[in-house]
Amino acid sequence: MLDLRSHVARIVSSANQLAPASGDFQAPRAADSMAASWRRCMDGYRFDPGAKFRIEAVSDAELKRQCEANDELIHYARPEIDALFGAVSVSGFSISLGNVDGYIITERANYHPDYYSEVERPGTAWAEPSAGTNAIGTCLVERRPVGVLTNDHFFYEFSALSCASAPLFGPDAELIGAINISIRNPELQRETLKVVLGLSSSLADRIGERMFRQAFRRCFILKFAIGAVDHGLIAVDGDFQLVGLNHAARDMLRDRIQLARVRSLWAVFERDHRLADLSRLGGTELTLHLQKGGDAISVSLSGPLEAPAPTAGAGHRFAGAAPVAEARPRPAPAPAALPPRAAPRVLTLDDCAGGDARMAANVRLVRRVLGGSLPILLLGETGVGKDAFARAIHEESPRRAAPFVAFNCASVPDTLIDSELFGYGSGAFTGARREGNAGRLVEADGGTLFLDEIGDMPVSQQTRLLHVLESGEVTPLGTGKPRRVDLQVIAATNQNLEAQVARGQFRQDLYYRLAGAVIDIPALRARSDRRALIENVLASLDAGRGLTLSPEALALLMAHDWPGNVRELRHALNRAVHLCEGTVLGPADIAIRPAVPAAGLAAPPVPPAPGAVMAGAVVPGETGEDRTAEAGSARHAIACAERDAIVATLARCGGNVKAAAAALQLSRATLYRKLQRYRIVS
Ligand SMILES: Nc1ncnc2c1ncn2[C@@H]1O[C@H](COP(=O)(O)OP(=O)(O)OP(=O)(O)O)[C@@H](O)[C@H]1O
Repeated sequence: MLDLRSHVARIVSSANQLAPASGDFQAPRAADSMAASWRRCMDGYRFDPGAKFRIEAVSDAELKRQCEANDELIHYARPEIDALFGAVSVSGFSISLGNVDGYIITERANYHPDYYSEVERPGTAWAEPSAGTNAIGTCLVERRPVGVLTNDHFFYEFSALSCASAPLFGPDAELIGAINISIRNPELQRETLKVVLGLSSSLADRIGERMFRQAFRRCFILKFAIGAVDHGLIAVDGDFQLVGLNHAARDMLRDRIQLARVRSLWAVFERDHRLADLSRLGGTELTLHLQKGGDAISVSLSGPLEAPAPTAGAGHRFAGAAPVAEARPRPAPAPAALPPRAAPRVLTLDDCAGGDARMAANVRLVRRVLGGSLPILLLGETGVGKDAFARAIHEESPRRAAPFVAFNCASVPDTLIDSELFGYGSGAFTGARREGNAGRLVEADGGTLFLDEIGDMPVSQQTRLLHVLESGEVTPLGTGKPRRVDLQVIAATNQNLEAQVARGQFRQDLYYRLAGAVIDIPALRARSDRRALIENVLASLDAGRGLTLSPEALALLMAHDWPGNVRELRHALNRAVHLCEGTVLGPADIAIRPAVPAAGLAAPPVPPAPGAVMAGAVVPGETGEDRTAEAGSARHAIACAERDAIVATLARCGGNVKAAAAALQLSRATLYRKLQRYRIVS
């Protein structure tokens, strides 16, 4: 990496096409390819390479709008980015997606503090006229893959970064964005960047192909290699009439297309008489050698993903050719499954954020602290996705190769928390396993320990936990040997910890220790992206059936207040998906309980279950200091209704907590917690 003076001298001299003036610096060969961009920066955008520069970023609301506008691109890009990310992230690289205006709209990042640069976060503006020479912006201007190594960036501020971007072209060959693979590493070698540039180009090629195949899903697709990574794609109807060409195919065939306003594939390739009847192809793929100007070109031909429509191209038509002839009605080929818009089983932080501004801020905060060992405290009602968020944090953290160990403080009896969490040596106590038990803290060493329902941890164990967090050491019972542990601790609760501290139920020092970064996950009813979340959850459950919601069903779901949050939503939609016979879910398919009236709920008489249900169950607000404040409020009414439902269900299930939890669609842990809170069990 050059110092500022050499950086400026190199740019100015190369841009002016002057030979380097002194031996201070070496103008690498790649400087030539950057010189045009540097000249644009100085002459066109009036930038000074020595000036201080701060990257611009759009607001969360604007970023959300841009994501929505590029919804389709993100949808097709995301699985390809995810697939490559595992391979590049081990070397510290991150992958981002820029839109056609040069804004990063999503990323899959390696947040390791040594490699990640905040300046490349989603929302930042990388168009060349905004940020000078850089991979995304320059590749969008030059419409070709561009690698920008350290000081190739116009502004010195970016000279620790190395980035490789490839342009993305849509089904109609239009420029729609750029893929960027980048790293903060001042030592990166140009040869390495070249390899990364190849990866970036082939990623862009694959995303473009996905989009092209989807746009022309009712057509036959011919695919052939152009150069090392690019592929030409041609969509034809059943009569070999051209319907679409991707960017690479247009580039290769440009002369012919312009010369003749070609309509038929056989004006591009020599006619192959073996291909008389495409209808036989069905869903299979054929490899052919088609002749073009004396060369044999290896082409793979695949059938439509969907039954061809009477008119070709699912609404698309190749703009370079005369109108396409109506396709003959043909028997439907075997349907090829489209990738369902399924939510990944493990949600990413971006998935958790969705389009909600508060969640986006939460994710940004978490990303700032990832990689260190600052404890994270997740707050939020039951079912909002605390567990899912904790797993997503682990998956994006540099600790992801190490274990993610979840420990639910409410579901483990108090007497076992000690041995389960802190472990014990062999023969530590009567009934102990002979080989001892490492305990969850040790199991999580190097990784993440997720302490769910932390508000339910008994005070004696709180003291032990605090000691571990402060000393970084755990001493399993009966061993006397302290063992060092390196952990990212994430704690979660849906209780008011501050109130518990005030009541002496939770240690204040532990609370402050755990509350390193506090993430308040909003209730579903308070999320601004409720509609998108509902649709995503439905898509994740419908197994590719393409189910949609009728406007009435959507209105019902939007109006419900979801006390059980996303979990309740999943259950409601899952049930609807199983019951629905058609493809549109109506209000009748959706069984959600009507909202609880605001006040005046009388508890129905409940037969006590043998042994399990105690008389005198209470709701928050009925005991102690907060009775006056909450009595008569909507919250109080909901709590009464919830308590009554739990008591009734437990009674119906003969006191079996597992069965009652299933019937109430609650996790067992949550039910235990509620039993304690309402003092339903002794
Ligand atoms: N953003 C989301 N998109 C889709 N599904 C989600 C999202 N957030 C959570 N879920 C799903 O909702 C369900 C409940 O989430 P989770 O168990 O993480 O909630 P929780 O807050 O930990 O609940 P509890 O407090 O009861 O333990 C899970 O099935 C989870 O996969």
